[in-house]
Amino acid sequence: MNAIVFDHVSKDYGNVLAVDDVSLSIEPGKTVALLGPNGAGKSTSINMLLGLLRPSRGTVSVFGRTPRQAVAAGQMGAMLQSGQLIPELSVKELIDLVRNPYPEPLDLEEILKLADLTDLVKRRANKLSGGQSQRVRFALAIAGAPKALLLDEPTAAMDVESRLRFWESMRGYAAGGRTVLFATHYLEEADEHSDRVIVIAKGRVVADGTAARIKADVGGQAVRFTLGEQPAAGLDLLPGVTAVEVAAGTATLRTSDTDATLAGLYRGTTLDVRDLQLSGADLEDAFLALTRES
Ligand SMILES: Nc1ncnc2c1ncn2[C@@H]1O[C@H](COP(=O)(O)OP(=O)(O)OP(=O)(O)O)[C@@H](O)[C@H]1O
Repeated sequence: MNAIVFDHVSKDYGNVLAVDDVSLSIEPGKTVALLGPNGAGKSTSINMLLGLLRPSRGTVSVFGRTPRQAVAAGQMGAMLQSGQLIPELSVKELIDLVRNPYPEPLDLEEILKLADLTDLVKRRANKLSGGQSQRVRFALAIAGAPKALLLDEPTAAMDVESRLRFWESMRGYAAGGRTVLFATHYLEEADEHSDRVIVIAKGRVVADGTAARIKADVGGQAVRFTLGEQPAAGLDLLPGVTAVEVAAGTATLRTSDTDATLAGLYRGTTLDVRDLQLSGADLEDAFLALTRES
């Protein structure tokens, strides 16, 4: 059985279509990045998965149940963008408060170890740094030993060191065969920390696969040269070319077949091609191409 299923799910807020007919399924044990620019529909999707929002159309299920049933059964934990810690409580008190109602919570020691909080058990929440607070929020999300963990931009506002520690914690938790879905607009995070990347833009899935696959499919290679005042018309018709951008007198051709594109450029046009550069597209290129096209 799949851990998470979206079946033709849409969500509108008045006349804003935040999620537009999304269908996808996620197998248990996978770590999946939900990657998209601001306003893509990531938080809305996560909130529907938690049963905090109802889809306008379609159905969301978690381990074959409704999200609310899955949450009630302790199968899901979440770290959302908002949510204050109770300032007067210590780290241990906070974790106990969340952990105790669960029938089979994680051991306190294990939570502290996974969230890298062992040295901070007695520290009050109002004395924690931003990165430490995020680690406590992570500890609270895993306290009930959920089979699926949802993280909405978990490393927002963390410095580089905190991010590294955070992702180590996440991997530690995922290693137990758990399913993790995290929303991010950091491409490197999606690339480095997930088995699968689902790119969404304007509420629709625009790519779905491993980061390597997405780079290969969308990015291809880029051929760049100085075009100057010469006309760009027809560049998009060259063999292999998937997209053309012209900015400040420089033409960038995205291509799935560099050899064919170069042959076409030199033999099939009369352009004076200068400063030619070839580059492999990176995930950033792929992401920009995908989200722009949508
Ligand atoms: N309560 C709401 N009322 C009206 N529109 C909303 C509401 N919540 C979200 N939206 C809109 O729905 C769209 C999707 O928003 P959502 O927060 O899901 O995106 P996101 O991908 O999580 O963005 P970000 O990366 O900025 O957090 C946006 O256009 C947003 O303005």
